[in-house]
Amino acid sequence: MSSTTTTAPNTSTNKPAPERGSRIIGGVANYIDERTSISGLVKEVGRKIFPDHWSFMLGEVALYSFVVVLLSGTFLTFFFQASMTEVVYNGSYVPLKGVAMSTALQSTLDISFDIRGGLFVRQIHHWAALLFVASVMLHMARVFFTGAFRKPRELNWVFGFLLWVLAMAEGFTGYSLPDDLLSGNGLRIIVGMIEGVPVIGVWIAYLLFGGEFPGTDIVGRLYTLHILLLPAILVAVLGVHLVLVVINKHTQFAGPGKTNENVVGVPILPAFAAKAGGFFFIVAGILALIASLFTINPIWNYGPYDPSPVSAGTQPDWYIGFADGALRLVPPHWEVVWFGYTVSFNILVPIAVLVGLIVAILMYPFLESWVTGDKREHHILDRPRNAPTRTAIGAAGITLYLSLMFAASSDIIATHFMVSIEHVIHVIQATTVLGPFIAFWITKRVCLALQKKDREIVLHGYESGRIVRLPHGEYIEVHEQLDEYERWKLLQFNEYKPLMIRPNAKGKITGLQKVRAGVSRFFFEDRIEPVSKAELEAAHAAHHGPDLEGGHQAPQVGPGDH
Ligand code: HEM
Ligand code: HEM
Repeated sequence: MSSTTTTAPNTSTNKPAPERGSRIIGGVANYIDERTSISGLVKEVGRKIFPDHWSFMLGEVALYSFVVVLLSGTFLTFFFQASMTEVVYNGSYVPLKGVAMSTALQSTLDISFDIRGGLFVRQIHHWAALLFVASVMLHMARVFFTGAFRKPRELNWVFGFLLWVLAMAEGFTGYSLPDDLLSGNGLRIIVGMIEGVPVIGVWIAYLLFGGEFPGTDIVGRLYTLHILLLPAILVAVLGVHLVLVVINKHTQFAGPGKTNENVVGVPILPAFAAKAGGFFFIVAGILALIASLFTINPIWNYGPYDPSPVSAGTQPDWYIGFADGALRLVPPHWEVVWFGYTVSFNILVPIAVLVGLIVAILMYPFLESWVTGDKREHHILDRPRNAPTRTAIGAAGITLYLSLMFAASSDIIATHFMVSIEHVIHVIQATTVLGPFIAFWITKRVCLALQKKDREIVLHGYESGRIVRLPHGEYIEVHEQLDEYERWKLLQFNEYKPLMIRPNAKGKITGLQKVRAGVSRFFFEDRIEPVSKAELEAAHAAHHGPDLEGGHQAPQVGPGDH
């Protein structure tokens, strides 16, 4: 920095004097540095290396769409009025003129029709929110399927998990703000779920709504949550999340020169930062394009909230679908009356399934490290096929999630395909219960098959489809050998075996140990052994007839030579 700030012309060298612009920038930088010593931090963070893989972009998309949500949300706060005081609409949307509604809905209609650029920003905010949650979940899936959550990143998985829950809470509270028919119905469902909790449910609902649903307090309360409390927590947790990405360093896929001890990629300053800056504008630009072309949440079509009507074909935002769907799948008659109290299993069972799914996501890294007994640090990512049971569990989880999500669209599926809603529900009930098991089984078999294929390729090369006749008359197919990069990729993976149970100090085997060994067998009994050095040498010797490809090297054993 200081080199650019030299003001006296240096006559002893031939270096040209710095341009006026760079002198000013350098001067400002020096001024700030002398007062904050920030250059040390910039140097330290700027030297961090960011490896290159398309899947690492998903976290970035989450970050950039969040920035767009923050900026557009701030604009909306200038005009939105979080009040449920009743007014008569008199804005420029003619069909609603003279209709009684809350100030919240009126101000949202004003944003849409009377404030310059208002509808555009509202739509950017909503589309960016949808992209934000989608990219968060895809990012979470990439972290899961590549095993990036293993030591030392389990803690960052937990912070990430909090971000996911906060993102959904932000989405739900935002969706409920305009106080239109759709948002009111969403709240009605939540109230129903809360009231379904035995003993305390009704009290909690009263506390949240300040009395009987809907009351006049809820929009104001949700507003405080939506623009103050939740974003503040989200930004704080996100800060910790990103600091941990820097502290733990980024993971990378296996390749020559990439080890558990280094990171290969571009430094954050200047290369990655420039790329990331450009990428932010691409994300923002695409969101602006979508927002200007496609309507989202046309509240003027729904009208004000009224507890009696529910319009057909309405949908929650996609990420709330799994909760709505879970409620729709349970038979309505699952209700009993005990000691004069109604216990609604038709609400408690879906709540239990949702809580179970969410807690399983939170706990997975800890469960897996308990099962493997692996206490090492992992900075090299797994290819999903090389962790078949984990990948299969992920596929089962996604199948369950998607089944629940599609259940939230059961009425739309029924009307579009002209089938009865009961049939749609029965089919989705079946995919919800059986689908995860089927997905687990198929995924595991596919992973093991792919591992077998990799093994074949490592040992015998690719089938080239070229048949050659040897001088003594024999026909053989030429196998093309792998290059070093591919071989490295295919050979590099961890090998786990089921844990052995050993008696503890008192010579006993505890029940917990038995469970652990059982789960470990479930994970690792069925596995493909990695290629050993002996096998590679044997394969090479067996294949070494005449050298048809002009001097192929014997296969080298890569880092996965266990
Ligand atoms: C507001 C939401 C989130 C944002 C903005 C965000 C952002 C990021 C970014 C930019 C990275 C580095 C680049 C990359 O690997 O993609 C990262 C890494 C990471 N994130 Fe997130 N994340 C979010 C949510 C989550 C969630 C929901 C999880 C998991 C439950 C998670 C777990 C992780 C982990 C474990 C890493 C380290 C990955 C590695 O080193 O390979 N994050 N995050
Ligand atoms: C991850 C964060 C956020 C998400 C997922 C989110 C999502 C949403 C959604 C879905 C709506 C309904 C939009 C519509 O009417 O169609 C909304 C409304 C709103 N949001 Fe956010 N939001 C987030 C953060 C923020 C922040 C940080 C602010 C303020 C600084 C904000 C301010 C508002 C306002 C004022 C409204 C009401 C206006 C309206 O409905 O058009 N939001 N938000």
